[in-house]
Amino acid sequence: MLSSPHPAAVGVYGGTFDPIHQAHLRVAEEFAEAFGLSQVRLIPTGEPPHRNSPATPAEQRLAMVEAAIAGNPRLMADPREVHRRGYCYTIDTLGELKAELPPGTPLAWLVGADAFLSLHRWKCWQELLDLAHLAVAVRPGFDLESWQKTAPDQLLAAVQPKLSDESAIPVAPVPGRITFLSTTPLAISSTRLRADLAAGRSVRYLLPDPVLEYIERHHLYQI
Ligand SMILES: Nc1ncnc2c1ncn2[C@@H]1O[C@H](COP(=O)(O)OP(=O)(O)OP(=O)(O)O)[C@@H](O)[C@H]1O
Ligand SMILES: O=C(O)c1ccc[n+]([C@@H]2O[C@H](COP(=O)([O-])O)[C@@H](O)[C@H]2O)c1
Repeated sequence: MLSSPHPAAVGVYGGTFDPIHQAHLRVAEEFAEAFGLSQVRLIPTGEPPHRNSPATPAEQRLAMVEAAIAGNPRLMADPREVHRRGYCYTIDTLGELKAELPPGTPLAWLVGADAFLSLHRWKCWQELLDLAHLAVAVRPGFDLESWQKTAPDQLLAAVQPKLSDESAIPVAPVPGRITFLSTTPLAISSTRLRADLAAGRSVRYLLPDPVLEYIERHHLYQI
């Protein structure tokens, strides 16, 4: 069998994951499948710069990610942001990964549609695309079909020339290609789960059973 001259691409999926739910997992799985990735790193953020502090400490959000992906060999929990002091920025995370992985390893970075639509407010956002390809997942309530009509000019100008067909990305040698992934739309959010848990409503089947067991064992998301 011929071995490929290029290192395999590594998937990167950052999130607050407070808690991780089935839509996160399904999107990660479909992303791995679409790009032929043998590894997708799920990276729970420590202190996010762009939103209120999470309801749950980073170590516990990491533990829930680990519980959620147990048994799936291509999903991996990456703890690097949990241990970072100060705000966690994606530019730092991608830079660290780039430095650690074998030279030439392409990074494929996954975000949901809501995160993508505010990309122009991220730290060094244009430089992010010097480090990784970007896959944007469908998310109910966020209209990617007509994003070009409403997106800020600066985001449009930066993104439009980089848009690519999904199939071109895994083999594109130069980072910065962007694709919209047609993942299964699942209208699940951590916000809704936290509210349901606080109100004592069932969240069964919206997140994996081991995550629910962890939440119950640690009495998380109760008021
Ligand atoms: N239902 C979903 N479909 C597609 N992408 C999603 C979905 N939920 C979250 N994502 C994406 O996963 C990443 C991490 O999301 P996050 O952990 O903030 O989950 P969330 O459900 O949006 O949480 P919250 O309600 O607390 O904001 C982001 O890129 C987000 O866009
Ligand atoms: O680096 C930034 O400036 C930045 C701004 C907003 C969001 N992010 C990252 O985007 C990912 C998704 O964020 P969230 O809030 O949807 O969970 C998560 O990994 C965050 O660290 C990063």
